Amino acid sequence: MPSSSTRARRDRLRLLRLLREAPVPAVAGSVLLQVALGAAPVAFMLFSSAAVGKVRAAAGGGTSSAAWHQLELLMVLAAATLVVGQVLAPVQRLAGWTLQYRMDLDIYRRLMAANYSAPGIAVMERPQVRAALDETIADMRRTQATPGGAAAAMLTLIARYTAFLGALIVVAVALSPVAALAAGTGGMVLRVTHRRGATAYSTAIVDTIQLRRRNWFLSTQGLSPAIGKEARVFGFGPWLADQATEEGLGYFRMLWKVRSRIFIAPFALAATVTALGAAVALAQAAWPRFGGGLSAGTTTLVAQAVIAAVGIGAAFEESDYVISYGLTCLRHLEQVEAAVGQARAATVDEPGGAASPVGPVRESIRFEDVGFTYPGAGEAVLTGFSLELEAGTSLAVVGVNGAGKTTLIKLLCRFYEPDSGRIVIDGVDAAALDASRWQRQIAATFQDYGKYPLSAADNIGFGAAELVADRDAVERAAARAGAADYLRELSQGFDTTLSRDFKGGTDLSGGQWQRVALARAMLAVDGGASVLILDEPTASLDIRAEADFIDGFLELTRGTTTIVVSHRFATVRRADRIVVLDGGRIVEDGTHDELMTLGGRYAEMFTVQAARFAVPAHGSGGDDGEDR
Ligand SMILES: Nc1ncnc2c1ncn2[C@@H]1O[C@H](COP(=O)(O)OP(=O)(O)OP(=O)(O)O)[C@@H](O)[C@H]1O
Repeated sequence: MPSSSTRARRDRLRLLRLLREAPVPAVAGSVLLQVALGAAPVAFMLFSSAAVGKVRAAAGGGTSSAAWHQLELLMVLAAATLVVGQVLAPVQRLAGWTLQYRMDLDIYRRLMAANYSAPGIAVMERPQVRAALDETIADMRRTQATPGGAAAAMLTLIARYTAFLGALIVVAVALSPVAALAAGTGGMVLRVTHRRGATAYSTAIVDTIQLRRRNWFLSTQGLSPAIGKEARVFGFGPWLADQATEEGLGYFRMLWKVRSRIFIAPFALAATVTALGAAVALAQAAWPRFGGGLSAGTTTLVAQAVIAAVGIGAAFEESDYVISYGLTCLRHLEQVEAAVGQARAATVDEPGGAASPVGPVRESIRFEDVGFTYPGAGEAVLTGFSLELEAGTSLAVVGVNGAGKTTLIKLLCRFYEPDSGRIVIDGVDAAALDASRWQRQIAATFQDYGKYPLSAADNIGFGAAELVADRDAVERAAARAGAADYLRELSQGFDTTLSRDFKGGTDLSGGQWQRVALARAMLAVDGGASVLILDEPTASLDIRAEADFIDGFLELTRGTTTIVVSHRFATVRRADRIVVLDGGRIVEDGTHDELMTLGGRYAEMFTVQAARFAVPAHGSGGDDGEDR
């Protein structure tokens, strides 16, 4: 196991590697600025103490003496170094911000790549990976805690160490190397203590993530509009406020303990060593016995230099915590990347790997004896599940809540891999297909489909990346999903942002959003997807609208391999084939007519639901009703 100093060095090197993503002129400019910023106080020290050394001669020689002119020049130079420092500081802040921004853009790219390149979602659902991902996202939002910010902050140390080295050289030359060693050691002991404290604190709070999340929810998320509505009608607002205070105090006490352990004793000890170092150096300057007896100018110079040298032990607001938090964020990101990398390595779908080519489904999709249990769950959702779907036909999967319908879809999409058995696409084991290419063959609308705070056109265009900019294709897909009319009537038509969080934006009703999601899937089919999946796509539509929609939809997509999932038995009767799922098993299988003749579960549920919601057996009429 590497020592903590080796680890710290490696951590810093990892941060510096991020600088490769930043433009070279910005990095070079920033380094030069830092050196200049560090050299400015040393120059001030030299000029101002030289000026002090000239005061007596200048006073004696009068205003026209050479000493007087030298004094004037030295004072101008000292003032100039101060001005240069003042001017450089904001320029450096701009350069640092530029670097941070560029590096963080790359961090975001890595974060998205890690998130989307996992072949399935099982890896992202592991609690540790989920927590690491959430922490990375939270840190990236706090601009003070990003890896890019940390790497930029590393550069600010150049100024600090330039000033430190300059001061040490001054002490060594003007007084003695021993004095320089004493002042330098004293300063560095405190510096190392600061760095360790910052690292220890940022590491310690990583373990408090659950507490922090709860605190964050109680104190801020409780202010969200959705919770605000419930807090009013149920009257739990005051409870939430009291709880936030009480738990906030508990969290504060816990942090106080951590902080006092890290910051009190070690800092008292380090500060004592620093004070001793400074005392030894200054004693040499003051007492002739130790080599002192210096002129006024040199004494001023040495005193300033010793103070500047031990000043390396101060807390640097611009770097210490920024570096520690940025490193923590980077570690979290690397955890996610490692987990995703392992998940990828466990599949055969690496580019150039042994994956079989993927094309449109032409023959069939077959579940062969599939068994599946969610990671960490005790009970299997599917055991020995078999089903064959002929290409170009439509299948409705119906069943009560929790029957396993969505799980089937997730397995088909390869979000998870079966524990036993296999899924065969046109005779090829799906596990041998490139997962991402296979996923592009699927146009799916899930229950929790995306509502993007972007334009209506983009919301639909996302169905097929290559058709995003093709407005005709987008509008055609919208028309087929029954969304075109109301989208055209929005203030900026298809360009309207579908979110009230943005100026000129608007929100849609639940049913309108569903049609947008369906249009997205329709566009995916236009873009080449050959399997269309609708997983409870119409839950926000009333039951008659749902039945009409699915009828129309199956008509429109005739010839496309389609799977419709629903717990409403009365809405899928037009599918070529209906399977009833219960407890992860197919309990009935046939056409609507066959299942009605069978007089089993389907017939019973269909009759109950159709009667309750007055859904006509075929076609139109009937009242709208609520679900179940
Ligand atoms: N990510 C998960 N981790 C653990 N268990 C899960 C997960 N997702 C679903 N389950 C469980 O698997 C079982 C089947 O769930 P599934 O979502 O497939 O049912 P469903 O038939 O689609 O239900 P619904 O009609 O309510 O959508 C349920 O018992 C559910 O609790």
